[in-house]
Amino acid sequence: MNESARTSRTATFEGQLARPPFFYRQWMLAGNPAYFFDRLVQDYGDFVHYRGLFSFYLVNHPSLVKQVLQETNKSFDKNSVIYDRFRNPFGDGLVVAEGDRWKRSRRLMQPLFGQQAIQQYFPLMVDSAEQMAKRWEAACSSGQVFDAAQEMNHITLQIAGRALFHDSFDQMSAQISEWTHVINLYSAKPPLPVVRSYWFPSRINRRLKNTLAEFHEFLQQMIDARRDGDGQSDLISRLLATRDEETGQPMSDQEITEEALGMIIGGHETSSSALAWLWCELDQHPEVRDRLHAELDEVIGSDRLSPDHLPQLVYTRMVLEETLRLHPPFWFENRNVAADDVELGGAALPRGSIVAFSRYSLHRHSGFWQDPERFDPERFRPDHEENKRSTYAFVPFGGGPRICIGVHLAMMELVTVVAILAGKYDVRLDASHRHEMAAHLTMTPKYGVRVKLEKRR
Ligand code: HEM
Repeated sequence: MNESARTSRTATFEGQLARPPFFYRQWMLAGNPAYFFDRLVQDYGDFVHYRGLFSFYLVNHPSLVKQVLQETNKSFDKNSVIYDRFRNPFGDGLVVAEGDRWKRSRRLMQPLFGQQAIQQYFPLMVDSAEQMAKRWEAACSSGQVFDAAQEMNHITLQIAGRALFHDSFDQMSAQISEWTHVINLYSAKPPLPVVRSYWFPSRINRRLKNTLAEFHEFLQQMIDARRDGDGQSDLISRLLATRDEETGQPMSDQEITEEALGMIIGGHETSSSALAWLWCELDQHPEVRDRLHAELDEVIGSDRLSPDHLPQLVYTRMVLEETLRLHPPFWFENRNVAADDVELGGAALPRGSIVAFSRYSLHRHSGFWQDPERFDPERFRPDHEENKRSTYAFVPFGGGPRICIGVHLAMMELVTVVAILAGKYDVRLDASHRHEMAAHLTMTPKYGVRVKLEKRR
């Protein structure tokens, strides 16, 4: 590692705010926005004031990202035009909530996502992954080519759905899958003026309104059934049972509905995209794949995956972290400047402006990652030099007070699914696979992940 890269790791931002010409490469935004933001930081550095159809301050230095994330709820908030759009499907749920509502929801929900509390979801994760492994047997023996991205979407929706709605998910899975699809479609569209306003009678607005009416009705039925003591134990029943330690109040039905919607959307597309990329990377890096397989064989062998295995799957976790570095599912972040003249990187940002960063670019910053384009899980070995870098150089789950509430749940899910599927199968890209990335709400392989299977054990 060269000395300048080492120094810049711990450094605070010392550059200056750059101002590209108005509308600089605006056209790129209509193509792949992650490449557009990457181009901006390549051309103008780690702090850019972009002025075009949308104007924003782009930050790409860990110390600036750290300040924005840590000062969220103070100097920065989520009252941006981009987050406003998410308020249509998610109401005032945790993902978009502000002020007292956010504080209360986070306080009430945090205990449900602690390391201990999430253990109860492990059996359903194992069950879903084993079901998938069994289903894959036919494709394996016939040599059938299929889309692993679609399969990952299926399994992560099933896991989130079963965690939230227990058995009721299985009866309603096709419907829930359609509802989540529409909400994702809506959320992925950029917030253009007028045509994207919620009152505008566009097709997607109508579809979203119908979907939300049906989804809310389903959620109300779930809440009523759990309240009537139907004996099902799931996230809905746990949300119903929570009491605010400050006021003793339970959550209202509307709060539970909004949180359930946020969790099913926030919790499945993200994990599904990480898993889809993982299969691509494993195919491209046989030495990593072999080591992963060796670890799974050594730690689990022919046993059934148990919670005791998880902490031993160190390399599996490193491979997942490296996947989340190069392919961060929620690749884009933004905040509204919530106070007058907030100081950031030596500039005074006016109230109401937008600060954004792209995890795609941050996670590939050459000052913080050596040979950043290379897929190398070794970076995440606990004693590795790169682990001394700023932790805000790697933020797939965010940071500060609004860090992802599902981070432990998500990591347990990812490790479990990989351990079971890669334990049984060698998942190989088919020649028809096309390597391209799409960056909408999440970052996904544009044409899916076309794979064939070989049996391992
Ligand atoms: C690989 C999987 C996941 C990734 C990459 C991911 C990523 C993120 C990120 C980056 C944020 C922070 C956004 C910000 O700074 O504003 C976030 C917040 C959140 N995530 Fe996740 N997430 C994942 C899985 C999950 C799961 C499984 C759940 C389900 C419980 C979940 C629920 C949430 C919620 C409710 C928030 C809002 C937290 C708050 O504002 O207080 N996520 N997630």
